[in-house]
Amino acid sequence: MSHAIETIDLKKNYGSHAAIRGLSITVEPGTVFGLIGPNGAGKTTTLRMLLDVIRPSSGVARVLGETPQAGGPALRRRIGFVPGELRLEGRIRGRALLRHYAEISGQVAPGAVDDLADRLGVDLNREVRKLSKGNKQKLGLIQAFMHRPELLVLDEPTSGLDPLVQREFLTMVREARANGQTILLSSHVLSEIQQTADQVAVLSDGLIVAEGDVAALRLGRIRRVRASFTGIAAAALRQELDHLPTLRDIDIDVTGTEPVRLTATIDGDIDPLVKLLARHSVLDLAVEEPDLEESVLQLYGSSANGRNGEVRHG
Ligand SMILES: Nc1ncnc2c1ncn2[C@@H]1O[C@H](COP(=O)(O)OP(=O)(O)OP(=O)(O)O)[C@@H](O)[C@H]1O
Repeated sequence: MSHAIETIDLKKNYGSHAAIRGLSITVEPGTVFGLIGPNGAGKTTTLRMLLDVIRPSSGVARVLGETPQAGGPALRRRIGFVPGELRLEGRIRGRALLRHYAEISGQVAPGAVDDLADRLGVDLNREVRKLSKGNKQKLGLIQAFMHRPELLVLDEPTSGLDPLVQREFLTMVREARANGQTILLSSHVLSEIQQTADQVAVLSDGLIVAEGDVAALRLGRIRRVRASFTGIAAAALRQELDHLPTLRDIDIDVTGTEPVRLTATIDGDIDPLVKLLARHSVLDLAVEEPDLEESVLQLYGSSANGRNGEVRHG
């Protein structure tokens, strides 16, 4: 088997709407591949085609060497899947639900389910319908990971999870890769992809607008900064900041009272700003990633545009 996943010019139309407009990707065995894109870009549609939940309108998909249509249940057992919209049987305890999944997915090592439940922090003795959204999502993760499948296909897997559990999940992804498993991870959270993925494809309006390793895509270079200062007048600060070529959308609160508040966008190297800030009395500082849609539009604006000149929203 050469590639874990390969798609060639894959297309999917919903009626007259072209949701995927020619997708060609390859995912190598033992790697983490991140599929990112704004709402409605086509991530879920892509993953569903790979699992044969829906059929492509045209093009080819091969998953673990087989087409999803021909692979059937035997191929499905080699894959752990977390769907974007998880629907679980409710009138059953978590443990029984997972036992039922194990009958379908095949052998689960003794203790594997309890180990995963401990790590993610979910009570398997509660009825599924009584669990919170995040705790249901944990059951979704357990059923995908528990049989150590060759391939994990995870659609927005951390949705509803609190930050500590998200961190544990990222550790699980890294362990799976170390274990030789392949992971296809869809997300609209850039940091999640940055922390785990070897390769990334940016999907926008049904097309890949950028592909490569995380660093090469430069998505992380756009950040929002918020800071407040004492001991400097707004006008003086403005003058200093105007000299920084990496800073734009500069907004300084000029009410004349302290503290002076700044918001701006950094596009590129953060170091010159940090050096400048260090010369003043900084009361507060936050550096955040903008939402993915903004990053994609700013960096790949022209090619990210849809046929109507807009990026579609889901
Ligand atoms: N069953 C359907 N019928 C018609 N259109 C659909 C259907 N499912 C998805 N679409 C459309 O296809 C496009 C891609 O949707 P998809 O759910 O794959 O995007 P996504 O990238 O997963 O978005 P999100 O991040 O919001 O989950 C959107 O324009 C969506 O409205």
